[in-house]
Amino acid sequence: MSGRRVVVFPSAAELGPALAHLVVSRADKALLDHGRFSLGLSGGSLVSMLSKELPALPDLDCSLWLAGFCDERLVPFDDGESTYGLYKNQLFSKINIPDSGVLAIDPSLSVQECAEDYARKLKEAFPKEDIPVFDLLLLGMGPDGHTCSLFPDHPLLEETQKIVAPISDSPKPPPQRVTMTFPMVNLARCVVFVSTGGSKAPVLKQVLEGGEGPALPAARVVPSHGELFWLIDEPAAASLTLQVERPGSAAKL
Ligand SMILES: O=C(O)[C@H](O)[C@@H](O)[C@H](O)[C@H](O)COP(=O)(O)O
Repeated sequence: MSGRRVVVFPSAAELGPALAHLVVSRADKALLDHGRFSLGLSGGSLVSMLSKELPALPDLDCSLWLAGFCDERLVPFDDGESTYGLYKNQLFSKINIPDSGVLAIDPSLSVQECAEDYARKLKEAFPKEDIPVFDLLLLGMGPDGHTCSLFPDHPLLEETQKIVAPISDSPKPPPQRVTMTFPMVNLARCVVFVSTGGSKAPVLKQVLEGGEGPALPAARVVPSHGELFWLIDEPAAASLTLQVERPGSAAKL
């Protein structure tokens, strides 16, 4: 890992543009290095933040982007719970990412088959790699410390073989989901968590500064060779005592 950076913004409104710049800077780098930018998306507040900030950037060109999903809920695309459905309506419709540049699950399959099918699609999209190496993964964290659909104390935390796993007992509904596993997440070239709001303050303290008991899922995201950012706002940072960066509103990371 090249060192974890915890970056605190006055509010989510100021964090959003910095996130967009970070996405574009890693996209530019990836396009120069290997002619494509692979981006893993998550649900939660990231959907509206990215959908507001990315289309507002001048000259954004997503024609060589490959967007996948760090996890996805096994519901039809037109269900309000579908992460793909939300991004399709709110983001993909406003940027020039081609349909072939979006890797989605097949929600008509059983959860087991869906995970296998999504893993196969990912491997086909990254033919040179045993385990797909994403240029950038964007992650959220629940108040219980989960990230992707990797929940505290769940056996999936110990998965070492599969790159994508099914889960049918998610403590957060809907219960059936597919999720990237740690072996894939931790190979990414850059991982960015976005976490805002005072309700995240206690769990952020535990994840970033440690605490009693086993490490929470979000704390187990430690890219083996890549960058790790935590972009948070002041309310979420309220309980932290570790050293953080406070770059101001026009931050370029
Ligand atoms: O799959 C889900 O049920 C949600 O997407 C969830 O995992 C969310 O990403 C986190 O709870 C962070 O949520 P916020 O972005 O709203 O903090």
